[in-house]
Amino acid sequence: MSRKQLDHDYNLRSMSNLMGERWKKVNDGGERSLIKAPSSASISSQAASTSSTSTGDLERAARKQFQQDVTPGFVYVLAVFSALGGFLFGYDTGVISGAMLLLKRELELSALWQELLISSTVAAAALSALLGGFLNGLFGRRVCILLASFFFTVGGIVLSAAPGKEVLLAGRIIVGVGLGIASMTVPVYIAEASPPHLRGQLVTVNTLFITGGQFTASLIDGAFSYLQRDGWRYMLGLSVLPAVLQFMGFLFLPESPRWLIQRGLTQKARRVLSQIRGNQNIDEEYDSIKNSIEEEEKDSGGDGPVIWRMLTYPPTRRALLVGCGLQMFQQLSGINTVMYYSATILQMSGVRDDRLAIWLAGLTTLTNFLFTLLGVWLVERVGRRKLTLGSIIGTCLSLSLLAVGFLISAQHTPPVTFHPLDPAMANSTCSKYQLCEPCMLDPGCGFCYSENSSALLTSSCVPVNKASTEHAAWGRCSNSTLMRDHTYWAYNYCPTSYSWLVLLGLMFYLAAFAPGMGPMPWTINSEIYPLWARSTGNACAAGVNWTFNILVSLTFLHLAQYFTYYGAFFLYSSLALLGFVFIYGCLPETKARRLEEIEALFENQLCSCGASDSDEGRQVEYIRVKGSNYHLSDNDASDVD
Ligand SMILES: O[C@H]1[C@H](O)[C@@H](O)[C@H](O)[C@@H](O)[C@H]1O
Repeated sequence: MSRKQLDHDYNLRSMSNLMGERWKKVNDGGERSLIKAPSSASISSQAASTSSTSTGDLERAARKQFQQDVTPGFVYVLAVFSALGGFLFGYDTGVISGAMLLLKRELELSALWQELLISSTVAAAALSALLGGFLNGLFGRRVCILLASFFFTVGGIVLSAAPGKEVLLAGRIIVGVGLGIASMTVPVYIAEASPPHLRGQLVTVNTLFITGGQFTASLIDGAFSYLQRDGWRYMLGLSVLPAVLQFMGFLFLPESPRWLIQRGLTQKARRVLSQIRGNQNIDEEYDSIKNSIEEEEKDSGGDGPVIWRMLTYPPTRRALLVGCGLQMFQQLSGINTVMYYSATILQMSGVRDDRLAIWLAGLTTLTNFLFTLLGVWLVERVGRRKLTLGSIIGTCLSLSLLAVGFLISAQHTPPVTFHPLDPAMANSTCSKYQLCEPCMLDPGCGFCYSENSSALLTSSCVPVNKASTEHAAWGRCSNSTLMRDHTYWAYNYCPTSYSWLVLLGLMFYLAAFAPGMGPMPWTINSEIYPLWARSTGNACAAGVNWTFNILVSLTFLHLAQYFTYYGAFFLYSSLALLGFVFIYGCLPETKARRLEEIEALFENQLCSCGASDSDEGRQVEYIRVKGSNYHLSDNDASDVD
């Protein structure tokens, strides 16, 4: 017998040794399941009495073998092709800011049209995410992903060929429809195909791709900003490439086995399970899915639309509340405002060149991406709950730091020293401001100043050019030639020497938000609902995400106008604190549990989840024995002997 086979076929003696060790806490992501939690005293005494080097080695070898067996490369291929949906999500939402700089000049877009082109995609995504729940249940995950990549492709082509703003709007809406469907389907599909010990990591890869898409978009924006004519066509049209790749891939990738079993397509489901589990025995997983579907049908009770059944059945009602709450707090933490205004924040720090600001804004998206990568690494190590809690507390603190930075900058805001006469003699409100801060908070005005080394010379508050916010309506800041000789136009910001504080806040914010609050709402939503409620639950949660996304972005400027920048960021910080309380009280740990087991976590009163804090001490080892999986638990040792 070869060494490999020897490793593979564990004998019963080593099995019982392993069982002796099964309460010991292991951190390497071995598969765990639900067993009643033992007391901490019993954990330590059992662990101490049974641990030995040889069993430890065996256990490690067993786990290594097990993990090799359960994760054939195919699952990774499947996850990467699905996550292209995440890439397109990030790319299409990120690319528009750079494209808009060129578009507004070339097509002479009014502020209303700019707003329409940006928000129409998010609004369409909110609606189609809700519709996606219905489509998912009816046609399956695979068809929905195909449909989403089809919309992305058509949308990309329409955008790149658009003759005018009306067609552009149609293209942005088509892309939005794809976005909504992809955003709710992809995490579900990956979660349903992954083995439990890798599920969190693979679903989180989807958010990694979102942030990767945002980063790529900023690079493409930077590169094509040099192409003043038609540069936007390339920016918007390049998304067709990953969309076509995903479409082609999904012509060959399988449907989710869980959806197939639910639909009664059992033979097909078995085939897919064998395909994605490699040489592992699939009987146990198949039976567990099938049994849980039968159980669910009994439990969820009654007929009627799924959403009604979800709301009237306490465990799914609680799960829905947690899922939607997480998505709401993700957006209320202001991620998209921070990302969108990162260029402005950089300008505050003294970056005057527009192009340099665009490239440096790319650094923000890169930081977001890198810290999401940290999240992928952490999710199976520290678990969802701790990661989300740590992340939101950091987010809350960094938002306060940002607010303090804005507050100190506002307290040291430069005065208006020069009041030029309006050549049109029109009565502008801008002339009444005595300081830069109120002037820049008024969307109709900007701050025009000259600088000598670091001292401000003449500074004035003048109306902004209605066609382009890059210049003043009149005077020395009204065109680029006049603005030579150290004259600058600051729209939306004031020159300050405290900008480093704001920059520090921005970096700290991304480092805290990206590993947890960025990906976890998506990951957790993909696993907290029973199968019958999964697509509807994810549809609602994704709908909430998009709705709050649009709400936060549309209200930011008004918030800033009424409460100032620091007021707005203090508000976000308080909302993040509220989010912490919500997550602390209501989010149970779902790490490494089978999807079929998670429903039980929501059987208790909502907001008592924090009490049992995570799955520590509750664990079952899955060990491969002669080609089969045995599920060891306190009372099923007889199965092994
Ligand atoms: O999870 C994602 C991610 O964190 C993105 O950076 C953000 O733009 C999205 O709105 C969010 O849903």
